[in-house]
Amino acid sequence: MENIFQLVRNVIPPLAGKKHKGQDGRIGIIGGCQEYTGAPYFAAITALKVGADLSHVFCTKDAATVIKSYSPELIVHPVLDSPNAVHEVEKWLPRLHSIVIGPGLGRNDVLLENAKGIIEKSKVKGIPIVIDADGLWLISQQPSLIQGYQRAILTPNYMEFSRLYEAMLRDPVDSNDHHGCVLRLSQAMGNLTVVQKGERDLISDGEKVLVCSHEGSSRRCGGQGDLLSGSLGVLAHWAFLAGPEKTNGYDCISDSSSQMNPLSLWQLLQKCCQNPFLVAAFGACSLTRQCNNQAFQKFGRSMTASDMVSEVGTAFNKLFET
Ligand SMILES: NC(=O)C1=CN([C@@H]2O[C@H](COP(=O)(O)OP(=O)(O)OC[C@H]3O[C@@H](n4cnc5c(N)ncnc54)[C@H](OP(=O)(O)O)[C@@H]3O)[C@@H](O)[C@H]2O)[C@@H](O)CC1
Ligand SMILES: Nc1ncnc2c1ncn2[C@@H]1O[C@H](COP(=O)(O)OP(=O)(O)OP(=O)(O)O)[C@@H](O)[C@H]1O
Ligand SMILES: [Mg+2]
Repeated sequence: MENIFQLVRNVIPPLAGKKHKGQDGRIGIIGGCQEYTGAPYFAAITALKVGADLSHVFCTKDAATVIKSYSPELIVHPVLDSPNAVHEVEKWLPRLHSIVIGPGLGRNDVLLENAKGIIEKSKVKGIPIVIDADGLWLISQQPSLIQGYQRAILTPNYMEFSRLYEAMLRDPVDSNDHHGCVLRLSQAMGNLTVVQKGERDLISDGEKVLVCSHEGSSRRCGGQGDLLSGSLGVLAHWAFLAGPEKTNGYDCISDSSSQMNPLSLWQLLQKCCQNPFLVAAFGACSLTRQCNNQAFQKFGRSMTASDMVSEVGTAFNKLFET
């Protein structure tokens, strides 16, 4: 596990005086509706606290003021239920490094249709897409929407995994073979990265399975998955930059890691994981579990997702900057 932590550390861009605002990540969260305003907030604020420079939330009109009132740091666009929602989000896509689709999206048909349009536009632009929560509901209805798009990462919880698995494999999940199930689901989706959250998180690209069993706690309040998808939005972008075709990434990484040149980092990523998204997912899972662990030590049973958000900075430092 320590080797994978090292890989996560290596894709984190250095803090440097010459950088401009936005360079370390502009992340978009697609979600937030009348019922759910907490989920997109948790994802978006976590993205910022992990180290993104700007975090945008694209939500419905009635959710926007509520989400803005939680935090002045978020940029909130009340467009998701507008008649030209896809176009309104598309205008921003060239400025976004990754998007997270689904936290608090809800299951309203119009919103799901708009989410579908946003996924299609993002695919054309090659943007990394994390799909969580109701975004996964959409995918289990229409898997072809994301099947084979290797810049997508799915982050299902127990129920979301079962729904996706049954939709794709036409079989119930085999509770004696979690490894096999996550491998098969990833393969059926065209080898995109699948993060099966649970007591142990299983992360697969259809070839390998990484296990994250970093210590969390037994407190299971809502919103923890939203921290995970928000942090993964940033880490997926950073890991993607470490890819060989990204000169910018090479520059970033050669700055950050004096012992390891960019080529050897890429070779290490290939050798150990092949897919840098596996490294990103491992980073997001271990960070979420560390936040849970720290917050639980302070608050015990009263711990909530907001308490975990307050731990992101120290958890990140402990795991990745020591
Ligand atoms: N503050 C906010 O705004 C938050 C908003 N959120 C938003 O809510 C939306 C819906 O998301 P979701 O995760 O609640 O929906 P879904 O996948 O249908 O699961 C629901 C049911 O699955 C079951 N279940 C779950 N785990 C299980 C297990 N291990 N083993 C067995 N069963 C298990 C369990 O069923 P039950 O125990 O009730 O029978 C549970 O009730 C989505 O937009 C999301 O982002 C959340 O992010 C939280 C914070
Ligand atoms: N039994 C468990 N023990 C330890 N950690 C767990 C357990 N179940 C889930 N987790 C961790 O909690 C985080 C969120 O997973 P969870 O299954 O709660 O997501 P979720 O249902 O999508 O959450 P949300 O309420 O945000 O929608 C993950 O980092 C996962 O590793
Ligand atoms: Mg969830």
